[in-house]
Formats: sequence, C-alpha cells, structure tokens
Amino acid sequence: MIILKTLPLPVSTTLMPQGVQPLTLRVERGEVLWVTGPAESGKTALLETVALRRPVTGGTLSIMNHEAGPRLSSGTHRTLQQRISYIEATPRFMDRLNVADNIALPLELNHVRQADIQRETDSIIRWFQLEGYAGALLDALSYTTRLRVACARALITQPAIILVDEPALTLCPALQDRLLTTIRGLTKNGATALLATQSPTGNPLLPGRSLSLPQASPSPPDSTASRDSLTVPLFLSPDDKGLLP
Ligand SMILES: Nc1ncnc2c1ncn2[C@@H]1O[C@H](COP(=O)(O)OP(=O)(O)OP(=O)(O)O)[C@@H](O)[C@H]1O
Repeated sequence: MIILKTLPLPVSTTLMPQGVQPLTLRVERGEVLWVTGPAESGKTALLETVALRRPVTGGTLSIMNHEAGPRLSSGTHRTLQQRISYIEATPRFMDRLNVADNIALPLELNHVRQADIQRETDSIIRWFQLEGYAGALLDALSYTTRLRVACARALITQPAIILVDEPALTLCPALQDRLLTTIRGLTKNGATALLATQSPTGNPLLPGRSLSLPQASPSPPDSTASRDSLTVPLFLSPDDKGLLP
C-alpha cells in the first residue's frame, strides 16, 4: 500500500555526515508502523513525504498503487490526499471557523450529506471530549486542545492512511489513549498507520512494527568530543554541572 524505494530523506549531519538517508520500505494495508529515532533523524520528513506534502526528489514512492512522483496528476494527488490524514506537530486550521466546523470540514469537502456530517461531527466531538469547545474559535484554545481538534478532524473521514507526529502521542495521556484506540479500530478495517516518536518502544495500546531512523549506520563517535571537552555555559553553577551529559 505504501512502497518507498531508495527515497532520499533528510537527516541531521550530526547523525549521518552525508545529510541524507536513502529509505526503502513497504507498509501493507492494516499495518501499524512506529517510526522511531532521535531528534532530527527524519521522522517528520518521512511523514510529510507520505502525506504528499514534500516533492519526491529521487527513488520512488507508491501510495495506494499510484506513483507519487512528478508525473502524478493534480486530480489523483487530490484524491489521494482525501484518503490520507496527517496529525502534524503544529496543526493549522481555518481560523474564522469554530471547532465543530473545522472538524466537519473534510466531510463538507467530500460532499457528504448534511445529516451524516452532523451525526459524525457530534460523535467524534464527544469521543475527544470537545463538547465544551464546539462553538469556540481555534485561536482561543490551548495547544493540547488544538491537538485534540486536529485528531478529531483527521479521523472523521476514516482515512486509509493515518500519519501522526510525536506531540499528539506524548502531550496528554487521555488524548493518546483515545487516539490510539481509534487508530487501532481503523487499522482493523484495513487502514495503515505511521506514528513518529523518539521513544524506541512504541505503545502497547497499538502494537506494530518499528522502523528505526536513521537507516544507515551513524557516523563513528568523535573521540575528541568527550564530556571534558564540552564548554560549560557560564550560567551553570558548580552544582548544575552534574546535569551535563
Ligand atoms: N526540506 C529540507 N531540506 C533539507 N533538510 C531538511 C529539510 N527538512 C528537514 N531537514 C533536515 O532533516 C533533518 C530531519 O528533520 P525532521 O524534522 O524530519 O526530524 P525528526 O526526526 O522529525 O526530528 P524531531 O524528533 O526533532 O522532530 C533535520 O536535520 C532537518 O533540519
């Protein structure tokens, strides 16, 4: 369902001196893939690529049997994007619409019947405990509540591919449980989920395969970069120096 062949993904040069990792990967329908790795290892870049938000600059990417390269027509691009939901680290919304209308928007754009939109929106608002915010504007909400709205909006369409970046998985335990439970139900019906986290263990609520980034072997440790060679910031007191790695 998602197939990458030697697709170049950016990675920090502190992890791989060449600054790019060629990734080959196949994720089937109904599969859960935990994408793990340290900061700057390319987790978000992978999610954004599968979300079709980054150009494919080499190798190949196939999503639901469509080659997602430069020859992908805008019509197919739009159709694929309607089947892919991405819960990004900093979700964007239509600021002039309230919470309920933002959540309902993907169904509106898919021309779903009004009665069905109303029913599905009410149901997912209750599931993510957003009843008290339905009429609120997004810029009046906290970051965690905005993430809950983003989760509701992403899942209301029952997408075929669900991509989740780290904050929605770590900020709030109640949100995490409801999110993972919903994704587990969708994957049982054939959806594919990719979830990015720095934690190497995934989450027992949503068992799945792990992909550890970066993919090629990291650069050998620099023997000169020892604890003793770190320059201690002037604001640290002698007691604070125990905090240094
Ligand atoms: N378009 C781009 N062109 C070049 N380098 C990029 C591009 N996008 C990201 N990078 C670099 O690729 C590396 C990986 O970034 P990415 O955001 O994917 O990391 P991450 O694993 O999600 O990190 P974190 O856990 O900190 O969110 C970073 O060093 C980043 O600066």
